Amino acid sequence: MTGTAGGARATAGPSVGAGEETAGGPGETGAAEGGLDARLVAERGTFRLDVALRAAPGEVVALLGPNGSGKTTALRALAGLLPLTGGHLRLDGEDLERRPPESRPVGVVFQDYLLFPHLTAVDNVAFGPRCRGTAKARARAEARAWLDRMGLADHAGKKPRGLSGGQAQRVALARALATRPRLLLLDEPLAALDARTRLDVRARLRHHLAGFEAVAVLVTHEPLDAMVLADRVVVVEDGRVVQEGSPADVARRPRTDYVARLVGLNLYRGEARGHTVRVDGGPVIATADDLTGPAFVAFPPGAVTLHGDRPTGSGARDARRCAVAGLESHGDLVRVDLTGELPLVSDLTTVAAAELDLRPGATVWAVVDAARARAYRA
Ligand SMILES: Nc1ncnc2c1ncn2[C@@H]1O[C@H](COP(=O)(O)OP(=O)(O)OP(=O)(O)O)[C@@H](O)[C@H]1O
Repeated sequence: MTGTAGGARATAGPSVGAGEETAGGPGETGAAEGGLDARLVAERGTFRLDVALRAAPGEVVALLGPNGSGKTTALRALAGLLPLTGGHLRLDGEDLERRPPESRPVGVVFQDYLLFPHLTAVDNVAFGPRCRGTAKARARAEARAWLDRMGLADHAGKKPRGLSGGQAQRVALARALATRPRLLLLDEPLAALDARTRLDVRARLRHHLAGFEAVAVLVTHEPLDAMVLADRVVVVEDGRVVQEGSPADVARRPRTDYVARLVGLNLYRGEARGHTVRVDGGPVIATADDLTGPAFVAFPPGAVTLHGDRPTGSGARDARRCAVAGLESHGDLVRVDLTGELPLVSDLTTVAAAELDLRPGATVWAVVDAARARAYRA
């Protein structure tokens, strides 16, 4: 889907989390004490979540996973809306479980924002500080300042029904930040928006998160959101962490089929020997890397070329006979699912797909470009 990696997050940008009282905790040097240190064990019916999560102040962590993998359960446990049945939940060295959920320094932006429909934007944002005892005039002044920072000064007097999806999302973010949380939780922050609005809101959200000095955890099943918004991606499947790392690392070196499919890579596990990996089950793939021992090998669908007849010459040795299992358009390309000794996914131009007369069941010869096949330790 994407190999785009967010990479290192810029530290510049407005300091939206801090005022006279610093919202961010002790900073990077205090990472051992500061930030989030959690092991979330929780049950929901027969489902069991067991996820360890650590984040330094200023870090944005994305929980990425398929439907039903436990992301929302983890978020609810972090927010105190679901009790832990095991593990621990510490923030800046404090055991959060000792506090009732409503007095925890945690701000939540819910998927559908949950703005109060009868209150104006400014009163929605002032709500948190008011609940914590700030006088009305001061709470409203603070709320206006937050809306200002979000570029919403002109919309302060509007009620939610008069706001666009992107504006409502920023009001919800301002409302969460106005309580000066030390942990900010965002549940599928872009899910309620249409595709065009998403692009713009994603960029703005990235900017606001870059200026936030405490820990932010966002939940998404959309890899692009995770890649763009987060410093670190934690992939959850079936209630467990299956992989974590920088967006670039997860995209380049997937460790499960789910992650490989998300980032659009062919992925196999096997035994490396020099510039080859013998895949569990038999076939050998030539790779760019010199490695020995248990390994993954991954390459993009664009590294697989297809031929109607068995190629001759240099490619002949590595050509594999496959059957077309399915075809789908993928932007300007056609993605071809292939079965055979080595199941493969290949991307071809529409013209090449037409010339090969690809249909389900057709036989083709596939060649993997060894220079683009990367091997790494399993
Ligand atoms: N109220 C509930 N009672 C019992 N089981 C539940 C409840 N809510 C969720 N579950 C189960 O818990 C598991 C995890 O659900 P959760 O909503 O955390 O997943 P998710 O990763 O957030 O999925 P999605 O992307 O679809 O929101 C699922 O198998 C679901 O069936």
